[in-house]
Amino acid sequence: MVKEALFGKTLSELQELVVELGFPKFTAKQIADWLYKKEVSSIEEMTNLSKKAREILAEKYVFGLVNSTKVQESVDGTKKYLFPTGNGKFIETAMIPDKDRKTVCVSSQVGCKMGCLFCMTGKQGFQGQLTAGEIVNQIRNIPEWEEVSNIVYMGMGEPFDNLDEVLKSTEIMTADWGFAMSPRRITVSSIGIVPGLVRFLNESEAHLAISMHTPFHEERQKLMPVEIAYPLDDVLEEIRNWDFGRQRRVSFEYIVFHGLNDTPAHVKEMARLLDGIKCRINLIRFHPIPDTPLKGTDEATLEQFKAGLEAKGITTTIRASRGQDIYAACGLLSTKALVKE
Ligand SMILES: C[S@@+](CC[C@H](N)C(=O)[O-])C[C@H]1O[C@@H](n2cnc3c(N)ncnc32)[C@H](O)[C@@H]1O
Ligand code: SF4
Repeated sequence: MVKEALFGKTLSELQELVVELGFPKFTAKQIADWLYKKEVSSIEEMTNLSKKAREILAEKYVFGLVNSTKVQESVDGTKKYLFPTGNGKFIETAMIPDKDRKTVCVSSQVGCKMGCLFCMTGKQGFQGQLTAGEIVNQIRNIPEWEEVSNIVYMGMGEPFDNLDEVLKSTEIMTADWGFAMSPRRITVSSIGIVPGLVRFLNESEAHLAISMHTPFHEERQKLMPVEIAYPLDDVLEEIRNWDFGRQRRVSFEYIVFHGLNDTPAHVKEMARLLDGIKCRINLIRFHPIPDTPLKGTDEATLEQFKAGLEAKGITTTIRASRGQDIYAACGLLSTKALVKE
């Protein structure tokens, strides 16, 4: 019998579990403490539980941390970790150090169904969902874990296509009984699956990043098939109607492709679409992938594009490309390449 992991369970799931096992209710909180607040990795080490209770627990469950099987380090200090998953596949996680910050870029799925033309994970296709435990493990089980300052869901997969587990993972990171991190240190990036977006806005307090890449419907359909089912207009309507308050941020990711989406017409249309939405735009340099005619824009056009958006009053940044030499940059994560290697 394959034993179930405790790591990745929320407090309410642990409360159900202890009732089933006939333990006192307060045991759930004790187990949560061992899972999320202490540096232990086995049920045996949960020493404020009776020996008998630990034995009963260990009959059906394991602690559930999973070690990475490979690490690569970039010349710029970015690291890429490879973790095996429960369904016999692998996922990748990037750790990006920057001055006093350490940002972890987590995967939310193995591969991805969404088929965006420019993305390596998209090319790999969908290979399975991750559990909340497998998502949180990517933070808790790297050597830098205690110094992690920010978490971005920008690794493999589309978070809103695995929303139950993603929401559980953010609950574990932010709850008092969990890592007790501020939700303002977490950003979930999505291409904008509208029903998932609505649920995410209601059920999480984390920042939102939407991958836009072009403001034009026909052009976006060609780059991102999701535009057919969930057009950007509908995504923006939901965002416009949501009160983000002062603390919660929405940003838009925009890969700038040469001769495709880097013109003044794009700037103008973006300004029109984003009118009334308090947001920022992150311009991303395209990280080339095999077998694609797409090319990144040149640096001068990138700067002009940024200046054009700023002239329209939109706060715009150009994201630094990190970890490209080890394929740890945005959109380059793919275990297929790694296994081949
Ligand atoms: C890999 S996705 C994961 C999160 C989510 N599925 C999304 O698309 O927003 C994270 C970010 O990487 C970007 N990205 C994908 N492929 C890229 C590439 N080849 N070069 C640069 N950025 C890329 C995506 O557009 C997105 O903004
Ligand atoms: S960009 Fe995001 S949604 Fe599109 S294929 Fe890649 S991971 Fe999936």
